[in-house]
Amino acid sequence: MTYQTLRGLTRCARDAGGRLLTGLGILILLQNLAPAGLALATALLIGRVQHAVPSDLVAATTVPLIVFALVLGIGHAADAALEPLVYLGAFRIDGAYRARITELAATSPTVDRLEDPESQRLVRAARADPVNWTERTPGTGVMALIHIAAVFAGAVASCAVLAGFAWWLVPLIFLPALAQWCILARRHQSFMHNWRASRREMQRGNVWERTAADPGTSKDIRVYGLGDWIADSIQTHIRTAFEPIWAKLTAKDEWQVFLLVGLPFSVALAVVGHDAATGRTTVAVESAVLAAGWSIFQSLGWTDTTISVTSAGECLAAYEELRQVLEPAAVPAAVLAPDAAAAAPRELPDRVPLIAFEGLGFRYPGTERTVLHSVDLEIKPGELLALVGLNGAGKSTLIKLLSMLYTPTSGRITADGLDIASYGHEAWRSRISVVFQDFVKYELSAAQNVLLGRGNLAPDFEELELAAEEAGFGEVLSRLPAGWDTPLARTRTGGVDLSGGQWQQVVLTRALYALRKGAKLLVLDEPTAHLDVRTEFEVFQRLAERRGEASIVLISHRLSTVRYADRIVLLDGGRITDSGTHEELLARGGEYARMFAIQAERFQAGYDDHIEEGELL
Ligand SMILES: Nc1ncnc2c1ncn2[C@@H]1O[C@H](COP(=O)(O)OP(=O)(O)OP(=O)(O)O)[C@@H](O)[C@H]1O
Repeated sequence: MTYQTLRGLTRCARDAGGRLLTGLGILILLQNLAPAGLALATALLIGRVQHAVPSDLVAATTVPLIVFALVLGIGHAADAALEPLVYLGAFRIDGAYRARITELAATSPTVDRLEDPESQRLVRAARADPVNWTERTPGTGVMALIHIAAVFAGAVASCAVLAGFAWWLVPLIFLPALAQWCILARRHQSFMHNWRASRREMQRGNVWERTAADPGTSKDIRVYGLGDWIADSIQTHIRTAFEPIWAKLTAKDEWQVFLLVGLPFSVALAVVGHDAATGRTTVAVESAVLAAGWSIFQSLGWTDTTISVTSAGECLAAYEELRQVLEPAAVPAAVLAPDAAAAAPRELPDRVPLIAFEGLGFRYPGTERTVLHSVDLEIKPGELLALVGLNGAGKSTLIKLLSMLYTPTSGRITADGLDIASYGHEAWRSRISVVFQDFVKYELSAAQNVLLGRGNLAPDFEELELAAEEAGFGEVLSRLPAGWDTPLARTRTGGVDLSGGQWQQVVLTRALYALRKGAKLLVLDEPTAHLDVRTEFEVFQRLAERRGEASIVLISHRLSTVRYADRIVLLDGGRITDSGTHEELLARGGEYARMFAIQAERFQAGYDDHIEEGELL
């Protein structure tokens, strides 16, 4: 239990709320003071029984009995009230903690750090989502910490009872009990460590267990006679996993603890028993001393609270590391915008900007390969620019850099002459609308899926309808059972599953809605790959009508669709190898002309969706 863990858990504890924490503290304290109280109540009762004359027994024992019942009742009542409060406290703390993790992961300005394997490991370690018994959440850790504090307070109260008889009983009982607690805590830590080290073997065994019981694999297992081999594999993995754990469990350890508890308690028993037998003390005092002594051993005995504190501490340590990696403040301004360091964010003019890639070079973090090589390109205000190229040419990477999801390795992207980083991530992104190739299908209603395109603004249902019409989504919409309110996931009540093409129409609507609500740059990465050729063509035509209000960057593999772009840029191996209008590129007879000829041949041979040739080619 380190200082960092204690500090982290104390901070988390605030999320439970002051009143709940106070209530919890009082109840756990009462629960742990009950043994000392019972020891005293027992002594009082025995004392009265010993000295009372038989005819007076009831009157003499009434008060001690009431005291005894009260202490017992308070202990039980505290027990009963604690369970829901502990649950509530842990729930509040974990809820607030998970919200912090989500915010951290979702708001880090760029994605490169989040994609890093080390960050992903930290996210897994910090997310407070236990997958086995060794993992605990901060909420459980805080509750365990309160419990430990109360246990020691209870032990101190019992020590006071012991000291009432003889001061030397306190070190005689308390110190071995404390040693026992430390030994057990250390043993738990090492057990937890061994368990975690064996986890990979256990997981392998689990994979085979699932394979054996899976109807999907049952045919193979029977046809190839794999049953015995799978059973042997499971046994081997489980044995390999558990042998190091069993090897550490020795009888010697148990004897150590037994002697640590048994010897001092026997000495105390002998001394107090002898004094009671020789009349130097009473049986009442003897029973109080023994009950208090035993309660100390019991309360400092087996408990997994130390595991909870340590494991929650690991979780918080991972969160702290993650925070230092992902928090915006952790990313030096000079890295985000070399020429904008130390400058306040600039005001972004409300017009369609001239965007320029200036000697833009990029290598994904943690990789050696350069994906973009000194790319120079301008996107004029209101231009419809098409980016084409083979798979892996770097088209999507260019878009990710334009969206400020990564920081260029060299060069920069400017808007009206200024590095886009100098406007700040939020301001820049509020002016662009991007449809990524691997867009997200949110399990929300159709309307919410579109309105997310400008989630920071109040919903504008008029523009929503117009955007849907423009994206060709109107027909699909009219067939949705609850129209705009239909959830786009069958898992939700009344929800539906859309086809790949229909989903593309949803995200296109989202992008066009953003455009209507003030975006000045529309970026579409393969937005129509799942649409049939005719629908794609129609969407493209409508987009083309919008040029002027915003600049549009379109990535598509279908060259017949992009031929009407103002300019087509060919990217090959991270370099711009050609650019011009469709006619210019065809006239040059280069790579573009060759690609176009191949696609035209496919149309003519009828391999692709059928459409009147003259319309597209
Ligand atoms: N997150 C990533 N980490 C490392 N390398 C990546 C990552 N994303 C893409 N790459 C690599 O960068 C190169 C360019 O990829 P990119 O997605 O930009 O190509 P593209 O032209 O859009 O291809 P496609 O037409 O298939 O979509 C590829 O070699 C790819 O493997």
